[in-house]
Formats: sequence, C-alpha cells, structure tokens
Amino acid sequence: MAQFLIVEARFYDHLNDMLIAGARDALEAAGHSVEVVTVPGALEVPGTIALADQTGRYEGYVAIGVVIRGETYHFEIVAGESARGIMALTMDGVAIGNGILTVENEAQAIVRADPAQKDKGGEAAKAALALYELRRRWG
Ligand SMILES: Nc1c(NC[C@H](O)[C@H](O)[C@H](O)CO)[nH]c(=O)[nH]c1=O
Ligand SMILES: CC(=O)[C@@H](O)COP(=O)(O)O
Repeated sequence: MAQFLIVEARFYDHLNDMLIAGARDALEAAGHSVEVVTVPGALEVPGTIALADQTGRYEGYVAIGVVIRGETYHFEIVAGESARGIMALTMDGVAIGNGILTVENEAQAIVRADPAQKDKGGEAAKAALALYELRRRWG
C-alpha cells in the first residue's frame, strides 16, 4: 500500500469532482491511500507536486484540472506550461499521471471527466500507478 496525492486545480467544481472520483476509485481499487490538495489553477500544479515530493510522503501523484479555451492566448500558456512542468517532473523520475483536461468547451470536458464516459481522472491515476510500479521495479 502506497500513499498517492491528487493535486487538483479547482477551477470548475463540478468537473473536478468527477475527475477526482475517477482518480480516487482507480487508486483505491489498486489498494493505495489517497490525499487531495487543492490549488487555484493548473499553473500551480507542477510547483505543488514539486513541493510535495520534497516531503518524501508520497509515492505518486495525479494532476487534476480543467483548462477551457477562452478568447486570449492565456489558454496556450495555462495548458502548455502546466503540461510542460508536469513532464519535467516526470523526466526527473516522479510518478505522475496528468489528468488536466485542455478542451474547447464545457461539453468536451464533461464527456472526458465523467467516470462513466471517458474517465480521464481514472486514466491519469492508472498512468501514475504504472510509473509507480516501474519505479518499484527499477528504483
Ligand atoms: N484559465 C484557467 C486557469 N487559469 C489560472 C492559472 O492556472 C493560474 O492559477 C493563474 O494564472 C495564477 O497563477 N487555470 C485553470 O486551471 N483552468 C483555466 O481554465
Ligand atoms: C484558459 C483560458 O483561456 C481562460 O479561462 C481565459 O479566458 P480568456 O482568454 O477569455 O481571458
């Protein structure tokens, strides 16, 4: 049994609740414990995972959030930089599944967040579990 941390950018409550439910179910079904920490937006997620990892308390992380395209270039910054930060940590060996949706509209987000449909939260948790298992094998 390992301790996983879900780091959620709580920008859209109803969408996050579905993503977290899917992620939590996947982690608990695999026999692990789950904590959740909430940050304002997707840009804060990589830094939060970096800080959490320094504590040594967690074996893996699931990044949760939703970025919906608006009218300006801000979408590219938030979507791209959050993914870039998460990927940088992954390349340093941190076990992270990226469940931050980057979508055009709310309808796309609902289909992807709903555990009964695309279940992207569960998918991200399974990615974190896969990296955690590889770390155990090779670590
Ligand atoms: N527009 C969205 C954001 N924007 C906020 C940033 O992530 C960040 O919190 C702010 O710039 C302060 O550093 N965040 C999301 O998660 N989703 C969005 O659609
Ligand atoms: C992530 C975004 O694009 C967004 O929420 C910001 O919207 P806008 O570009 O209309 O300010």
